[in-house]
Amino acid sequence: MTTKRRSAAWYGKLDRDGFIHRSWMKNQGFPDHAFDGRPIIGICNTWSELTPCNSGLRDLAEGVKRGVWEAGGFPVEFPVMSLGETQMKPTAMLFRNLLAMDVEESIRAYGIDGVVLLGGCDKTTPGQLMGAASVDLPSIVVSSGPMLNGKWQGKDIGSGTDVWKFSEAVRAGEMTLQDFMAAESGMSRSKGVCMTMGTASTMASLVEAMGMSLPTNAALPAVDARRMALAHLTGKRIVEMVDEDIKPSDVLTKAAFINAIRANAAVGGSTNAVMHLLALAGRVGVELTLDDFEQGSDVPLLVNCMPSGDYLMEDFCYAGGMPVVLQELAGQGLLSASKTVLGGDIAAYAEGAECFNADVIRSFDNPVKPAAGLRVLRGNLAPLGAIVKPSAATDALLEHEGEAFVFENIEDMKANIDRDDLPVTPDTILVLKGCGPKGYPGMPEVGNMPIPKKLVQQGVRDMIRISDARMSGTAYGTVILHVAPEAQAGGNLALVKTGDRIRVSASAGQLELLVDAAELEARRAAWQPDAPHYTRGYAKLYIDHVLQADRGADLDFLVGKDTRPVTRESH
Ligand SMILES: CC[C@@](C)(O)[C@@H](O)C(=O)O
Repeated sequence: MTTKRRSAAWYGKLDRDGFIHRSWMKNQGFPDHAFDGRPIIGICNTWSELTPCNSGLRDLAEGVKRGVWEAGGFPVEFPVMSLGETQMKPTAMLFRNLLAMDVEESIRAYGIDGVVLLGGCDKTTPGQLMGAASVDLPSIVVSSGPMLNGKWQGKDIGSGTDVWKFSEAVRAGEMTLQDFMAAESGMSRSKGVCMTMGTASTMASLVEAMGMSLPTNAALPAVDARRMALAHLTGKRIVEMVDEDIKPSDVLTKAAFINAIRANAAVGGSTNAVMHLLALAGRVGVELTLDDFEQGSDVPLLVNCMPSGDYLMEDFCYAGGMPVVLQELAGQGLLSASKTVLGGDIAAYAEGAECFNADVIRSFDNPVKPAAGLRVLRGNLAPLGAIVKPSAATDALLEHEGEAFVFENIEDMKANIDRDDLPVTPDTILVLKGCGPKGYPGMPEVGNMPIPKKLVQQGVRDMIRISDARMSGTAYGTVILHVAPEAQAGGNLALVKTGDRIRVSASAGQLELLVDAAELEARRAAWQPDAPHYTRGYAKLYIDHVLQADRGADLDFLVGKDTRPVTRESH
């Protein structure tokens, strides 16, 4: 038996401790040679029936196991907390850091040499990566993959994006409730994640752009047999990665993050990527700030997928997927050298890529939209920053000054948004407070609040909305998000009153509350935070320790990593 591997400190020992570790594992029928010093590969699975996006991961785990055995490793699958974005209240984001803790401590405590991360639904991908990065064992991702395109009444419909459209149509009286309900089953026709470029497919795309998965991982549909083959190949590869000692810290370099930021612009990716990339960078020790996201601002929108475009992930896959996008970026000198899980440079992911549908994946000469990357806004309303996604916004509203109409919290908004006498016009700026990391808590996807009913009925489909919340990656509109500091932390957002004027300029990166400093001071003196919504348990820990949006809302004590071996035995 070799004593070189990490797992040898569990399974390579000839004493009582080694007996205990091996013997109890043998109750599953593993033969002696499984413990002969071969790499032990953890398969960290977020499968759950309460996470519909990840319901195919049991099958994919079997694919990974085939590959691990074939390459001479020993695969062991283990569960971690699963986060079903569409099912959890108050928001899955409250639990991303808890999943990251679960992943980190599981990897550290068990005798494994490398890990395959099986995730898909929005928060599972970053939660797993954050946890794995804080232990820094060789790690690689296999994603769930998107659902097949939604189909209803002869048309393609997209996860999330068409939910927002249909629900506004119902409120406007343009769609019956019966049709609305009938669209449900047409939208979600197979296992997999949202088949729009929502957060799940965004994160899978960025994982590929950072070189943390094999090429083509992002777009292959969940039920495409080639995803099973990719899982098999990933199982083979992780065994080699252990021998080559390729760790997350080797792959997740500053250059990889910048590549991800540019790729996010090119795919029209989710605003949530900002939160997750910032938090992940904090784990690996890469200095990444909101300002770095400006490096994507001038990148055009190349992928014509909802919510910023017309097509869906199946179309993106058949058009060539992420390798084509990376090739386009490389052609413009926008793909910086960075090592991947394959050991070579990220440029290798783009080599030989062919575009099979030039309307779905555009070239730099013919983009869907120019300069589509996220814009960072700052000013007295967001000294630590806020963001807006121009590719999903209305151009005219990106430069706007208007009067605020304020909702003090989510209950206030839900109770009043449909009032016939709501004093708002299409020029009003809707402001929602109390939806940040500490305030809600967990920073839910409510920033794309509905357009007031009386305006929807007049045909209005977009207005400026400002909050400390996030929004779904499938959502669209001129929605200013992630205002930091949040209202509950005493940011100036807490001091905005209905009737105040606000200036927004995406081109100048500006978000100003046009109220003079003395008046703001007087309001601050009279301001009190709300009583916290939770006073015990994990939610209290979260509220007490969560960082603001500009730091990715990680918990303060989880930033960084601890790669020391665990030396003490359990018995
Ligand atoms: C409803 C849409 C979701 C669940 O995908 C969303 O979380 C997203 O950001 O994409």
